[in-house]
Amino acid sequence: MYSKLQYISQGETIEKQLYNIHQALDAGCNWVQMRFKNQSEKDALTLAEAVKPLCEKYTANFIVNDNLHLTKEIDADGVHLGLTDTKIDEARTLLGTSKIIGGTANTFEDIENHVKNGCDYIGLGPFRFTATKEKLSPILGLLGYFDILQKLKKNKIEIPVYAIGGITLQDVSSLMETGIHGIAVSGIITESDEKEKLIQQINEKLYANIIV
Ligand SMILES: Cc1ncc(COP(=O)(O)OP(=O)(O)O)c(N)n1
Ligand SMILES: Cc1ncsc1CCOP(=O)(O)O
Ligand SMILES: [Mg+2]
Repeated sequence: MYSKLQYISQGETIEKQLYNIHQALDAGCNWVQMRFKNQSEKDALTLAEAVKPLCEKYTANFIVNDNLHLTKEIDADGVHLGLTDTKIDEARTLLGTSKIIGGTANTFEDIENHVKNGCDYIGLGPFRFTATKEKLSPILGLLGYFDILQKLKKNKIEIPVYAIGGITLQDVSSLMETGIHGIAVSGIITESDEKEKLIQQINEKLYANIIV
């Protein structure tokens, strides 16, 4: 089963990205999505080639945002694709069944389609406004998550759903009560001065109802 916390990387340069990813791994993250927008293919490849062994060292999952061909080229653990990115079924054909494919959703219907097309997990959002991403889909809020997760249950659709968008530590418990599997975050981890403590607190809330 996938970890309940995914760190989505930030940074305008290769160096800043690597620094942020390294810090997140050091602080206890074991799932990284490399999100390096509007960069040359060369720079994206350079970063990915550095992030891959780093994630291996920390036994963390490493997935790539948007770029299916880079995912294949560097043999990453998977890819995250948005509603206007490469289609999930196309990605599955190229990557095969062993790789993780995540898909963005804003509605129940988006999730239904992703499941039909062979998606492994869903990034459902945005939860609230965030400056991390431009051109946000409609904000879901807590009620939006309740509604969509109820519909999934009623229709017996089972897939790990991650909430995303402007999530803070204080949101985690109430979001988990909606039935989501976990959360995907950027800003709170990148900007924290006490990353290890924060990640521990987030994980306590994410895993509060798990009996080991
Ligand atoms: C886990 C997760 N969920 C949603 C997204 C957003 O993907 P997308 O809509 O393609 O937007 P960009 O991140 O590509 O700007 C995500 N990246 N991760
Ligand atoms: C990539 C993405 N997709 C929807 S919101 C978002 C950004 C999440 O970042 P943050 O946790 O800083 O709001
Ligand atoms: Mg995308």
